[in-house]
Amino acid sequence: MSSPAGGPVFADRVLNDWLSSVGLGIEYSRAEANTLYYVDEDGQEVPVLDHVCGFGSLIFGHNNPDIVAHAKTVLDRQVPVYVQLSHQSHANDIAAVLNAILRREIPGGDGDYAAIFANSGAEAVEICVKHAELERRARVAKLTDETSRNAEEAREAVGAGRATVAENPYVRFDGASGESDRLEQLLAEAGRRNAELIARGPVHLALENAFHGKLVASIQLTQNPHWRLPFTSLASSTRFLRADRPDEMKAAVEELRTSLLDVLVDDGVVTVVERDFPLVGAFFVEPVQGANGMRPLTGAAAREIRAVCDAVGCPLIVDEIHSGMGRTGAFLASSHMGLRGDYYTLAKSIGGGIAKNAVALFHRDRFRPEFEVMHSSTFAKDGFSAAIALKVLEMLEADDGRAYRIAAERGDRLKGALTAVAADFPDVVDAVHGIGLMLAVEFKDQTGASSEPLREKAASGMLGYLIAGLILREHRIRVLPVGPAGNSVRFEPSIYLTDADIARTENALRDVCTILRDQDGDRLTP
Ligand SMILES: Cc1ncc(COP(=O)(O)O)c(C/N=C/c2cc(O)cc(-c3ccccn3)n2)c1O
Repeated sequence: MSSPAGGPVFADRVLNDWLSSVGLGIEYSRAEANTLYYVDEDGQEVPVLDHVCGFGSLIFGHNNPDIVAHAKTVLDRQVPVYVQLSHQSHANDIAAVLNAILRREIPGGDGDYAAIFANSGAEAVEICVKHAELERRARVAKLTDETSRNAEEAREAVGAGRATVAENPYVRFDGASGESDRLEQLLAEAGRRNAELIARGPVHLALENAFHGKLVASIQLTQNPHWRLPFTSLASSTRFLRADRPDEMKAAVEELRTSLLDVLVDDGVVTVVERDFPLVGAFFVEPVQGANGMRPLTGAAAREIRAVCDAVGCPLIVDEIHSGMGRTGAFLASSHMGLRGDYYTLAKSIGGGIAKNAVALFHRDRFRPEFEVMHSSTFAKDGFSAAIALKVLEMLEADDGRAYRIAAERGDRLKGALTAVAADFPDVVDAVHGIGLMLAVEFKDQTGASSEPLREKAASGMLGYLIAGLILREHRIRVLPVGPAGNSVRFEPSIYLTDADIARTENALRDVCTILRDQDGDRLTP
């Protein structure tokens, strides 16, 4: 692959060659609403219906005219964009709107959330990882203060002859020269074990096939082994739990249970008490699992996850980066399944399709105010993206939430069309998943296909990409795969999706299903 000028290639050489190999190697020249455009070899502008929309970042479409006009006004007004470490009231303006929405949408929502801004979704997740660790360390400090006080009381009691040291499973008192010596041996061993436990760092919980970003801490929460495994030594580990087996969650978390040793005097006898140690730092959850094929959480899973967090005492972090901002027909997808979070993350559409923005929200009962001056970023909370975010929130909330109703209605209409195709091709399509405009079609596994090209493509995990390539090439519609096996195709357009767009989409899907039913693997080859 070389650059158009034929010169050397310094960026995306591998990526661009691979995209071309699966039929997705197109450079788009213009974008508006749900349409991308490229210029073909005859110099003609070719429209493409976009169902990817920035992986769900464009609830109001590409270059929305109202948002672009607002951006121009903001820039013409010479808004201060980068004024870090000054009063930036737009941050609280956004947080105030978000809190009003959260009070409306969170079941039993009893409070306000503090906002910390970021430049990307993954960065918002990293902020939550850091803040959760502040919370956890405070719990550890409270525990170690208590154990230190108890140790001193034991020393005093034994020293004054008011207590003796009982036999215990942690230390063999061979050769001890008296009660004080026995106590010091016990305190030394308990201190060693406790120090080892405290130094381990937290374990985080997430759901299988989770996607929470690709930065150093957030990649540990993204289960995809290809993306995560090379980097597991860089940050805390994650215990991935099955969303479809909420009944197994308690037992799985119980396996992580561990104790701090507390040496204390009980009725004149020094004994060792095991105190629950807060090893679990947080539970990260997507209300609709994007990378798992747009699978919504069930109500049972939502209730169990909340119960696990309450039992363990860790924050429940609801990651609405993909599912939030109205995409599922409500501002928060978690409102559909009654999931209440301690933290929330938002990104993607809050940037209005032209800015980069993200926000992490922390319930006031958990928020550590010192975090405001501990975490910072040059570009976060900037004046331009904040102005865009306020415009996007205004558009979402306008006319009593008309945009949410449109997202729900368009999503139902699109899901109806996809489901109709699935019903006509039960041997090819497994299911249609998702809520609102966060949908996916899951194709049956083709690794046992009679067609060798199909079998090979499916075995390589490329089936979804090759289906996307065919739909683009022959139907001028842009989709991309999703799901752990890559055999699902995502549909996450803007609310401006028309009935004609839906009809085109249904027709393209029927064409793909016919190819798969006829095992015509060669047609998928670009
Ligand atoms: C729930 C959730 N939490 C954090 C993030 C990270 O946000 P940023 O991308 O803004 O850092 C995302 C953003 N999602 C990106 C995404 C989601 C997905 O399902 C697939 C791919 C992807 C990207 C490249 C190649 C293949 N797949 N990317 C998300 O969906």
